[in-house]
Formats: sequence, structure tokens, C-alpha cells
Amino acid sequence: MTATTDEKLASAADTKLTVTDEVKSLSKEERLALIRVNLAEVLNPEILENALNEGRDPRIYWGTATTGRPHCGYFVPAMKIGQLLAAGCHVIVLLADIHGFLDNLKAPIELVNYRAQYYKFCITSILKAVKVPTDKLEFVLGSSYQKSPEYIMDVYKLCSVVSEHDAKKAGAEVVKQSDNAPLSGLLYPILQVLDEEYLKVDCQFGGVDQRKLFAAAKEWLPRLGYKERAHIMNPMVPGLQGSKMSSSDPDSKIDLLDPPEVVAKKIKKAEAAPGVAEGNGLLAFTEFVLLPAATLYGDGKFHVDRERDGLPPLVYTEAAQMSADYQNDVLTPQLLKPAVTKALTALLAPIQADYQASKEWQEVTLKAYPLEEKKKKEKKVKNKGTRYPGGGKPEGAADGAEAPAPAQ
Ligand SMILES: N[C@@H](Cc1ccc(O)cc1)C(=O)O
Repeated sequence: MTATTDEKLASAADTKLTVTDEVKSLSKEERLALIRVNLAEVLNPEILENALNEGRDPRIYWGTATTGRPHCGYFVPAMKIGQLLAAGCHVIVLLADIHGFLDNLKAPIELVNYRAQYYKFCITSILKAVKVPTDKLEFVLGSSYQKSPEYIMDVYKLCSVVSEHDAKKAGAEVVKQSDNAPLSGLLYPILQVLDEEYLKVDCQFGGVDQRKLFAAAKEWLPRLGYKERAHIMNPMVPGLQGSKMSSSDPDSKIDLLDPPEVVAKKIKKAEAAPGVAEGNGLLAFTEFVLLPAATLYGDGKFHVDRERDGLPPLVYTEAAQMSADYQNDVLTPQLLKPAVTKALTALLAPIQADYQASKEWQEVTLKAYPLEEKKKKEKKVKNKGTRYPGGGKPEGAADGAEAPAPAQ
């Protein structure tokens, strides 16, 4: 395929996102091209083609283990989900609650249900923020079917035909590796593979970090007489510190609910060596989220203000041009950072408004992440020392003692 056709399809991908009715007018090739936009890898594309040839809308799922708080990195799969929906696919988001604790108890069992609810709020709001219509999207909670007798029996069966070595290898890039690791880490790949069969999908979507699990699915499902599925993979987008965004390193990610000043601070601190486009998290985020999102907002352009230098703004529609300008030092880190801050803040605003408007979401947050919420509250009360008005502890006050209520 020529670059120009690719470009045309990429822009078709963007414009069609908001116009689901027009899916019907897309040719099979256009639908397939839309599915492939920005992907790093596709395994068994013929399975998707066959679905379309049979006149069916491909069923595709994306699973997420409900562990730490979803951060801005979640915009990346969200954009792909938008493209899949625009291509007329039936998309399922699997809220993998059981996987949340199989992986080294990343989510404590008693909190995992609240975390799944929190994820659902976040993912719905992210999709809304990037103008993806969510009416054709289905959320499924892992535990809603992973405890059924049939599923459990298949877990036992698959365990009997997969070696310990292969199960460990399949999870190596996703499941936390440690000495004396819990046995549940070996079950994790078994369940993820079975999910393809139980969700009755044609295809699973994930980041390239899922590759070993996807390869395992291709090999293992036929051992139980089930058919193999297609797999589509997004590239890993570097985080702000230059590596994969991680839920466990607070500085490497921006929380969806971070206020504008925190977003600005984190982006200011982000690693962005001048002239080095490779591995630059800000450029990658612009390519995979801000530029496609800008298309959805209307003008499809990413603006970099240069008023400070008395110059007209840089206006981009292509990631490649941004990258070239960055390498030539036309687009400097000092210019890029405020531009990304502005665009991201605008993207987060409707999500934060949704949060403020939803009592239910706020309550679930407290239940899902009780310790983090407690720490945040404690931080708000700044102790400036005894010399500041109202500061310090009154003499003789016991630790944790409450200040007397003010006289009415
Ligand atoms: N492995 C995925 C989560 C997942 C769990 C179960 C699945 O069926 C699919 C995906 C992750 O890293 O977050």
C-alpha cells in the first residue's frame, strides 16, 4: 500500500470516528485499514477478513486488569477502541478483576470490585472526552463468567495440557516476576487465553507487551478444540520519563484527575532531550493521542505557541513533521512542553467535570483506593510550623487529637 493511500485511510479513520452511521458506507478494505491504523503488529488478519466476508461485524476485546488508577496512558488504547468502533466492530472492554489479584495481589481481593467500577467510570469518561460514541461498546466484568463451572473446568483442562515453563514464559512481560512467586501468576495466562473463547471474539487487542500471551492463545486454544483468534497490537508508547507508563511510579504518569497545576509540573519535569525524538514521551503522546484527538475536536491541528519569541505558531497535522522539527531543534522542549500541557489539560477537563458531577464515582474512588485518598487528604493540610498562624500543635495536645470546634 502506498503512503498516500495510508494517509487517506488514516484521515478517514479520524473523520469517521464521530459518524458511526457512515460505517455502512465503508468498503471492506476501508474497514480493515481503519482497524490497522497506528498498529505495531497484526497476527492472523485473515480471521478478521473472514468475519467481514461473512457479513459479520468483527467482535474484538481489550482487557485491562483493574489494579492501579488508570492514567493518561489509557488514552492510547482508547483512541484505538474509537477506531475499531468506527470500523463497525463490536468492541468489548473486559474489566479483568480476577486478573487484578492473580498478578501478585496488585489489587487486594476485597478492593478489586470497587476498582473495576472505578475503571469503568474512567474508561467511559476518557472515550467521551475523545468524542468516541460509547453506545456500541460493551463492558464485561471478568468475574461475571470466570467463576462458572464450565469456565473453571476449562481452567483445569488447560492447566493439564500447558507446561509450567510455558505458562511462566507466556506471562513473563505482563505478570510480576519474583522469587517464590505466587502460583496465581501461572493461572493468569491460562485465564486470559480462555477469555477469548468465553467472550466469543474474533480478535483480541492489546499492547505489544501482550505478545507472548497472544502467541500462547494461538497455540493453547486448539488444544481444547477451540479456534484460534486474530490479535492486534498497539505499540508501547513511552511515558513521560521515557519508558512505558506505569501505574506504580507516580512520576511517570499523569493521573486523569490531576489538576492543571500538577499536569504542568509533571510535564515540566518530563525527560525531553533536545533534538532526540526517539523515546520522547511528549512527542509519542502527541502522535498517538493529542493529534488524533485534535482531529476529533474539529481542526485536526496541534498548535505550538511561539508568541514569547515573537514568531507565528507552529501548526502540525502530522507526527512525522513534528518529529523532524524536533530533531532540527525548530520545535524545542521549551516550546513543546507548554503546548502539550495546554492540550492535555483541555482533554482532562471534561473527565474531571464528569468526576465532580458524579457522587457515585467519587464514592467508588474512596472505596477503591482508600490509602491513596487518605494520603491525599493528609497532604492538603500543610503544616508550616509553629511560627505560622494556626500552625503547630498546641502545647500538651496529644497526637491525633482533634482541634476544638470553633465557638458558634
Ligand atoms: N493482560 C492484560 C489484562 C488482561 C486480562 C485478561 C484478559 O483476558 C485480557 C487482558 C494487562 O496487562 O492489563
